[in-house]
Amino acid sequence: MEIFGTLWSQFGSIMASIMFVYTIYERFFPPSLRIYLRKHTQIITNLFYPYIQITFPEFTGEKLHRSDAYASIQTYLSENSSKTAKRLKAEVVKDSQTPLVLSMDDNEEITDYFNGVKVWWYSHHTTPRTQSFSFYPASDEKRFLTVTFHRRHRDLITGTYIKHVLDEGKAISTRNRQLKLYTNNPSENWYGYKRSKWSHIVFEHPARFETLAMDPKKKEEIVKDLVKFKKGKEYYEKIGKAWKRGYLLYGPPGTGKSTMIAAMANFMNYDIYDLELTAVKENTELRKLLIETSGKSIIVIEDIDCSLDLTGQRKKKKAEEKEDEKDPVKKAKSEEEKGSKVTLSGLLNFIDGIWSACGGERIIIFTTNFVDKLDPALIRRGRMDKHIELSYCSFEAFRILAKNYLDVESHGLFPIIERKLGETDMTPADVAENLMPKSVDEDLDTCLRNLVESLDKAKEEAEKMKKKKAEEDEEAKKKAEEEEQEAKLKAEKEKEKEKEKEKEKEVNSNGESGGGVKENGHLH
Ligand SMILES: Nc1ncnc2c1ncn2[C@@H]1O[C@H](COP(=O)(O)OP(=O)(O)OP(=O)(O)O)[C@@H](O)[C@H]1O
Ligand SMILES: [Mg+2]
Repeated sequence: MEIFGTLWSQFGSIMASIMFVYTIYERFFPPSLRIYLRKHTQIITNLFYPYIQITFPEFTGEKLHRSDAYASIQTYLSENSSKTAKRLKAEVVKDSQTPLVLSMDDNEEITDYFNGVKVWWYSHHTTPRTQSFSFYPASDEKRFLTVTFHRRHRDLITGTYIKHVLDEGKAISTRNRQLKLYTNNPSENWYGYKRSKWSHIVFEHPARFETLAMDPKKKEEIVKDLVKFKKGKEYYEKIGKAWKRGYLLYGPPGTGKSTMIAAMANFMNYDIYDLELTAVKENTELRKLLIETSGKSIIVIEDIDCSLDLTGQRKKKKAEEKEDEKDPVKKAKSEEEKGSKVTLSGLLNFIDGIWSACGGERIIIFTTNFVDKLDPALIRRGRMDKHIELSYCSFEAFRILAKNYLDVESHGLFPIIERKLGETDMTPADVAENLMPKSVDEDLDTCLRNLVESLDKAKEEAEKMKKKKAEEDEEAKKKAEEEEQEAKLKAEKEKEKEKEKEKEKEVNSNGESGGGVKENGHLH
């Protein structure tokens, strides 16, 4: 006990001396002298300090872009740190293969070994000096990961180890990757505590290319195109093109456009950024959103024809605007539309401007029900590299749906269904709905018969509609002819009237001149 007491009092006096020296140093040495001293003591320390440090910041380029290297190292360390670090940060990830993800906490150090060489990783952050007190983390807090190693291993660490860490980190995140579905936040929420341009949820959609009902040849072509894109890093570099590809998916509602996007994301193992253009106020916001998307992602703009003033839809006539004023829902909608000033050129820049090349490995998809309404500039090849039409259900597509829904590859009713599908337009969504058993009693035969009935009904409906349309057209034609006839008669009558007026004028003027003579005659 006595020894402890002595040690404690010695420790106390050492600390007091350090404090004393420090106070003298701070108070009596001018800043310029302090900088000079620090510089020279650092040189001396460096002479004897045999370690090298490399620091990786979380954000690069003035906080524009989250560093991929930082993310990869963090993933790599997360795998190792849970075994060695004493303080860990835990994140519960729902429905993941590893629901509890552990990573090293701030100001924590862990060691790692590579080819028998020891390195130390340290995670730290800097907080800006602010006067104000806040419960929330400062928005410009900067995080770093630093690796320290002996200078004799410099070549090994900088040449091989760092690359190993980055590759391994990438591989781990690909293995554990949970696809995410992002949507853009309104710009009012971009700053402050919840500063984030995108919100996300875990993307879990069961759609796969195998279950997608469409022409098998077309499907194979799309899959090949995607594979070529995925493996195309060197190719794109060689031809000097940004590593991205645009797809335009078009077709009637319920033909599988959104389903195909989900299948693509699952196939490519890419995140989806579902961009809601009406929530984007202007072109600069669009650019900021683009910068915050990561590589290996699909950026989707659904129903592009309704999202923007690209088809002239936004240019509402005055009368229409007045009409909107009365309806509060319409009024709010039109106010919202007025709020967004994203232009066609802004969108074109978004797709293939200089900024779009940052990051790489991105797919951009537009969907529309009305391809003819779109501005040709927007969908020209090179911008939307591949135009994919999703159409009404063919027999081949039906076979896939039958396999998915009923696990059947052939049946006596198939030839009838084939014939009827050839005669009637029915979307895969409607076919699928018919194939789904409505109750536990419905067996395969009933489901297929339901479809046959629906096809018959759809055909009847289509014929009725056709007849109705023909009648309407006929009526419209008749009306137009009658109107034309009426207009002609009116024009002729007007002409007659004009002629009569002319005549009257002539008679009057003749009468007037005759009267003058008479008058003159009478006068003379
Ligand atoms: N080609 C298809 N293959 C498999 N299922 C399909 C297909 N097309 C539609 N479906 C089914 O119909 C539903 C609706 O399809 P989806 O949402 O993909 O249509 P869409 O073309 O995006 O329609 P919209 O133009 O209205 O957005 C899906 O949930 C899916 O079950
Ligand atoms: Mg859709």
